[in-house]
Amino acid sequence: MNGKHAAPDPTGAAQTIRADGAGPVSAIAHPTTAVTQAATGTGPASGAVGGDAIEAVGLTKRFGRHDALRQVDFAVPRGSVYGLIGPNGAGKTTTMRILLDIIRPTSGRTSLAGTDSRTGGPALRRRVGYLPGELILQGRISGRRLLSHYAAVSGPVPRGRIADLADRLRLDLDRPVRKLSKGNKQKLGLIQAFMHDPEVLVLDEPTSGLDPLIQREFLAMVRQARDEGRTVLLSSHVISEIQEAADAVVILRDGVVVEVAGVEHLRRSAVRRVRLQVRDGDGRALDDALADAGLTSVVLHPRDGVVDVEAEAGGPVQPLLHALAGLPVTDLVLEEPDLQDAVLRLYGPDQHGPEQRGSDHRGPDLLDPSPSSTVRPATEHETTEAGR
Ligand SMILES: Nc1ncnc2c1ncn2[C@@H]1O[C@H](COP(=O)(O)OP(=O)(O)OP(=O)(O)O)[C@@H](O)[C@H]1O
Repeated sequence: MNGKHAAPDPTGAAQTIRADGAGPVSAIAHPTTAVTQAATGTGPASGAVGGDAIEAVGLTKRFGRHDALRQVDFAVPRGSVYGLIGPNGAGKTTTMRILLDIIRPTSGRTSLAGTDSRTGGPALRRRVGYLPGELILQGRISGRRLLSHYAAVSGPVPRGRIADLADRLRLDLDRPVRKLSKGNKQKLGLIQAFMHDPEVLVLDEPTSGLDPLIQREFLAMVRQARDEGRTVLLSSHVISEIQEAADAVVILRDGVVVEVAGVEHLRRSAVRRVRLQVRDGDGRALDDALADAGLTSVVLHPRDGVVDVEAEAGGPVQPLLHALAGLPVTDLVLEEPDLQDAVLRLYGPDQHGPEQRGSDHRGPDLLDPSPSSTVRPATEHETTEAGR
């Protein structure tokens, strides 16, 4: 993601995983559950007890004169999966690198597994699995040797665990890492993040480069981690996988949190596309019903004694059905609301006054998206952006 922005590394932790034999292999720790439990007195299952496993409080990060993050606040409850999403340059990688104490914030603080990122040191990193956004894997050694080197440095990994993960992800561990394709390097990165069964997983664009079958397997691994009480924060540009894997999302834009919301909640807040066919007759009754239904972006296509209507509807379906009840409807299609629609509205041009930035992380009130009535019956073939 942002490996190009080589930031100073006050902790000695490397963002990239190197296997070229020169310099540190990686400062990313690879502990076992046993080590985790020894260090904390609790295992991941203790996540069920509650509390927040990941926390960012008043996080601001300035690179020169550029504010990459401004007063970012969010918390991820133990045992849940959160997506960290937003347009390019929104600050996702920066947030994750601060969480891992790879870079330090200008102000604010973060914690992982209840421990301050800045003071947790190696003991904390052993409890965390981290996949950097940009992996650099070079060198002649095989994936197997690289992973066992990590395991030797960071502590034992459960016997058979690496082989199991490699099987799941269909990775040939005997190939030299420099010969691996981008997707296969990504698999190696995922194995190192998961192999020690960490309490907290911070994954920067984990499915980047993976084929669809392996993406599915990865999503299953995430669900399994959650079922075991672990906590996952993952960034992605693929909204469908966020919809599938995450309980909630933190949406960043231009370094500001514009929304923190449950995925299902956000999805239901999105507009649905509506298509209906009505027998041609009383035009005024149709206009009135469409207005009552609160439809937006209405386009009418009269033809052969019927009118095809395309529109968008927000909010609950009951008022819509009620409004349409008196019409001679011959066909009705109500599409599922799509998370992507809800999210893209938040990615788009500014919907906040500047005064709200940095302080209001609720963003626009999508949770009650009662559409302003912009019903405008259009002439045949006319398209309208009203209500978008
Ligand atoms: N080390 C750095 N030095 C200077 N600017 C940086 C550095 N790292 C990040 N930035 C800037 O901070 C902003 C946020 O970058 P970041 O990589 O966190 O975004 P992102 O949301 O991960 O983007 P993408 O989706 O494109 O990967 C960008 O404007 C980026 O150019």
